[in-house]
Amino acid sequence: MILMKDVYKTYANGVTALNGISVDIKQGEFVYIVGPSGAGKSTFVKLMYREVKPTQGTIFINEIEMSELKERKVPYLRRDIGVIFQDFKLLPKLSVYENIAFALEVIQESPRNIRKRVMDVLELVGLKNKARFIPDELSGGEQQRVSIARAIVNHPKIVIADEPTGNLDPETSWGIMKTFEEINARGTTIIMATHSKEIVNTIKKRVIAIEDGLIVRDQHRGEYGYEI
Ligand SMILES: Nc1ncnc2c1ncn2[C@@H]1O[C@H](COP(=O)(O)OP(=O)(O)OP(=O)(O)O)[C@@H](O)[C@H]1O
Repeated sequence: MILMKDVYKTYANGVTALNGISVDIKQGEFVYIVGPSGAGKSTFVKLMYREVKPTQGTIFINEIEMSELKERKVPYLRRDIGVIFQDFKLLPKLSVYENIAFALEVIQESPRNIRKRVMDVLELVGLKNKARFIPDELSGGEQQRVSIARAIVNHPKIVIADEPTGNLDPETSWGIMKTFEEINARGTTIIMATHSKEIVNTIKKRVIAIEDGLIVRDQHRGEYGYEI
């Protein structure tokens, strides 16, 4: 599913973010990525959706070797991967419904299918009654639920979330985690970079810890392992 072998990433400014990472993540796993600020967590997850390219090493996503993936085929890769950001990245002028439908319109789904799938996913995240609202009219937690809905409406095989609860209060964060567990229970792989000790130590999953661009720990049902 996600296979990396001896992956290095040095940015154009000379900063080496990853120093030889190898990892194997299977379909259906739920994995937390933890580690100090600047350790390389975001770089690690960005490699998975080809936001950044490795300087060296091989990466397979869904059996496709990334270096062999032509630029014009990247949108096909992205269809299999839903991405959720800390700052939501919703389109401010579009309604909740339109923000989610947008992801389907670009892949030319029929209007009838789009309507059904958007309403189904809004039901899952508990926002059916806010379909006509624009992002500014929603709380932070609601906006994050919209961004989750947008990420999963295509039924991606992998969901990548980079600090999805970073801007949310604890109660809302638990709600977001419940949604992730539901998506994971349907077989979707979840990769979540987080600084939340409480979440990692409560909802036990595989934990990959990154420090100075290296994987220093990889545990089944692991602990957060840092004092914050
Ligand atoms: N686009 C970029 N250009 C240059 N350097 C970068 C870029 N993105 C990240 N870096 C550097 O790479 C290193 C790893 O950054 P990364 O964002 O992957 O860390 P992180 O573990 O996600 O940190 P945080 O927990 O603070 O989000 C840092 O030293 C950072 O300054």
